[in-house]
Amino acid sequence: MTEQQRLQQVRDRIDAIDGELLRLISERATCAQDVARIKEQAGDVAHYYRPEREADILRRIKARNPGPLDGEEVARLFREIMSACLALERPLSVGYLGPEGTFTQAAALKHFGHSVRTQPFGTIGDIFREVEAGSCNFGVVPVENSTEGVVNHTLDMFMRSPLRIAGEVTLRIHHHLMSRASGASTGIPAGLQRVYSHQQSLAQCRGWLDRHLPHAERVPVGSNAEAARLAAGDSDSAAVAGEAAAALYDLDILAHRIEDEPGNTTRFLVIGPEDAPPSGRDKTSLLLSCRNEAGSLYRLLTPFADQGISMTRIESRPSRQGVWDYVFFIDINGHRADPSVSGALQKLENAANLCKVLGSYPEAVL
Ligand SMILES: O=C(O)C(=O)C[C@]1(C(=O)O)C=C[C@@H](O)C=C1
Repeated sequence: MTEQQRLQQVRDRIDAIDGELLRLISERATCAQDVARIKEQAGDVAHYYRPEREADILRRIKARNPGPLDGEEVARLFREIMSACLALERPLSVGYLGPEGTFTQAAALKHFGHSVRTQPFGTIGDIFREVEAGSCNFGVVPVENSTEGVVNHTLDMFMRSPLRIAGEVTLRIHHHLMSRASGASTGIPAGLQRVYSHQQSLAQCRGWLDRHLPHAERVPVGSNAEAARLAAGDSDSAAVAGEAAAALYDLDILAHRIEDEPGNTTRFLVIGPEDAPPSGRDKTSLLLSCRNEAGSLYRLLTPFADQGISMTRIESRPSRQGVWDYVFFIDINGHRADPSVSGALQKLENAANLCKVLGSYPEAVL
């Protein structure tokens, strides 16, 4: 057999497999329509989106993956299939910190897949308000970065918002230096006067900028996408932003992955009217406050230690209600419906001034 004939043989096989995949995906989509009808008949129209079920499916796919494709890769494919199936049941709208091309949009699409409708908003406060008003089903907001720490505005919003946390997304953040497309070969032009970016991104690339662009002015703006938009209008300027922003504003990437920390990761939260039922591997976020007296934080944390619950994060913020009053944002492993977690929460009621469960939700799968 010639090389050409062998190639044709494998391609015929691929065509047959694609036909089979198409039939199976269509059959799956028909099942999703059946699920939607059952939910409608049960009057359960608020629950087309089931985060715990999605997490369970994606975990199973990763665990069963025979290769050669990587587990993350296969899960991403199934993420998109489920996203399309859900859109058949009911298209979801998801608010994010805009404009288009931000890392928050990338996080929203990573979590929900590309069949949701993403809606940009100007501030974190606007996202909370729009989801509270019901004009978006869910919102995605940044909460912490591995290099720069916590996003205080998001934590502060939880103090007064009735919204719950329904999920988390982690995103590896790669920053690139970009400027107006010149068509010329890459390299950093000597005459660059300004670098626009979000405050946090400038901080995450501080070392690189000190070394390579010590004389360029660093101009903090509202978002990385806004930085890219500004750089697109001015050939003396560059932006530090992600790949999506470069594509959106037709910018050339002059230097790739300029973040100082190679493991730079941002964690985002999915906010909505409800949290999620148990998925088997969950986290719970709490807002706690205690009296300002000796041993009160110790007493606050004792119920978790007693129940053998591990804490994955603790942040303190001024409560804004008294000069020395602080609130604590705490993440623990487990779901509020787990006996150990609900036992700890009951004990906390006595120890804490305030104990608000912000939500239980599946640990990020992708
Ligand atoms: O199982 C459900 O409740 C469905 O709606 C089906 C399905 C899926 O495609 O598997 C779709 C959307 C939900 O978020 C979870 C799962």
